Amino acid sequence: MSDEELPSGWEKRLSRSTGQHYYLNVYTKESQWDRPDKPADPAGNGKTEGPDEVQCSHILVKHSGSRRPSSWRESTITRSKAEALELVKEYREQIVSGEASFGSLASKYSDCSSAKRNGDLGPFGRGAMQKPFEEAAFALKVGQISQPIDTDSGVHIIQRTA
Ligand SMILES: O=C(CCc1ccccc1)N[C@H](Cc1nc2ccccc2[nH]1)C(=O)O
Repeated sequence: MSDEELPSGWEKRLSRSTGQHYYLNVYTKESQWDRPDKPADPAGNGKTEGPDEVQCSHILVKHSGSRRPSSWRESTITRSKAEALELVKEYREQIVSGEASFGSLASKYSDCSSAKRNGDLGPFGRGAMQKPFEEAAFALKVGQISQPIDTDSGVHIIQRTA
């Protein structure tokens, strides 16, 4: 079945930040990455737990295998994935111990343009970010900091702020 024949109640959307397509249930406004194979449930039976949106800040350390191994900090990023993980763990330790704030380390060391906003990504719903990032972000309570998360962009730690 081609995408033009999507089951009723679904719309195909394009995620601005990942460039990937996702699917929106037009009744419940819930989104999913996988192409639906049955009509959307209009009942919105509340099966999905948690908030519709979260707000997060993150620190991203890119590596040579990142989708775009370049950032405002370094035009060509050559560190290994293992080195990126070590850096992210060190930043997390400094934040959890109170030695440094999340925003100050994000502004200095994050390889994402959000570094200019102390790592703040603003509010986002499901379907906006790469799946591993989304799952980690929506599993956090407000104030919590994730363990290191791998995406195609690099290695992140995430703090949910709202
Ligand atoms: O995609 C962006 C911009 C993200 C952003 C959203 C909202 C406000 C400010 C920035 N930057 C990428 C790095 C990157 N990859 C990510 C994957 C998930 C979340 C944030 C990410 N940041 C890059 O710079 O390569």
